[in-house]
Amino acid sequence: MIPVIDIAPLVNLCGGDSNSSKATSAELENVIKSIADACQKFGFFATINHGVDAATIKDAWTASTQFFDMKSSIKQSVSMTDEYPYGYENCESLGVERSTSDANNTTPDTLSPDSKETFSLGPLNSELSNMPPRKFPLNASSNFAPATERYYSAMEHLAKILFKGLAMAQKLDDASWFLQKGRFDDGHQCALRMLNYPELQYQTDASTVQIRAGEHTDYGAFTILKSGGPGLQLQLSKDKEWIDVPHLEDSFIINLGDLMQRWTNDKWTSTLHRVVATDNNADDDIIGDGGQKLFKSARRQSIAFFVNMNGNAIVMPLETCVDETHPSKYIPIKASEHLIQRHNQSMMAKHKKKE
Ligand SMILES: O=C(O)CCC(=O)C(=O)O
Ligand SMILES: [Fe+2]
Repeated sequence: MIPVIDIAPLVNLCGGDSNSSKATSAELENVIKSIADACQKFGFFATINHGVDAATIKDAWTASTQFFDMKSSIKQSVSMTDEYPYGYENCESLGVERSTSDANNTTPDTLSPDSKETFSLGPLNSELSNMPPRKFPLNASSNFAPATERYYSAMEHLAKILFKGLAMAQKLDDASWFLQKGRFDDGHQCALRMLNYPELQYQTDASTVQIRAGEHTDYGAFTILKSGGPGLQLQLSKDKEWIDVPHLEDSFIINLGDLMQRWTNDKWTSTLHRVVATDNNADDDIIGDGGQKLFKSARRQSIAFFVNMNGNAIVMPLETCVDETHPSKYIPIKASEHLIQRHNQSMMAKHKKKE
């Protein structure tokens, strides 16, 4: 079970809520130690008392629900393309991640549409980050752009706080180490992604699970995830078992990405994760002719914030993670180059799966 960390002392240190009392150094030390342990053991932790305003979360959540409920023509008015790597994407129409984890799966495809749709938003300062300017669908509700932009800013702020905690957990001399070396304030390439997994009916036996998002690792430094329900699972390579990530109201799940694994010379890992369908109400399951059950899984939403650095930042293994017994495993790489490499690798893996 991943740890749930109350990060209030870290938030206060970074100038958070002025009404709250200053954390003692012992409290802060405990938080940092918990973060270090979680990063080493799981690459995942949940945060509570993160300082993000509840209304900011609720407004973005509602805006996301309303957006995904709109007609396709509105959703598709700003679509993800090679030139614009944000906007709307209907993953089902791409025909990817349409599978169960069991290679011998006999579930008819028509009963198991492994579908998901997303809307992504890039950084506000497109020139500094060298990314295309933000676009919003013209006919979305009037609160969609402001609510999404406010949520993005809140995540940017939380990312900076977490980076300081991660630097302290790595025992780096300067708490701003990742922010400075990663040139975060010079134009980071963080991406917000709203996700919608429509209600699902599926037929399966006890040995197979219905996948809603295929197993993957995230590419960047780390991800701040607001999840709307159970279904997220992680796999620690050593035992190969899938472990449920608990769903807690008022928390954000933090998971490390591939860039952080590279930065820490594999001391911290970017953990494999996936989303599976959960049976929400066993009472309405229908038993089919062959004795198989027809399950129903409710709609699920989530909002992921992928924390990426400035594209020109050079990432090489930290001095604290390299010594005689742990020689450096990676050559220095530009953060943008790393993202391109990871994107291409995952595209190739998807093509192979389809063949
Ligand atoms: O929807 C979720 O809870 C997780 C999504 C995820 O892992 C991703 O988009 O990278
Ligand atoms: Fe992910």
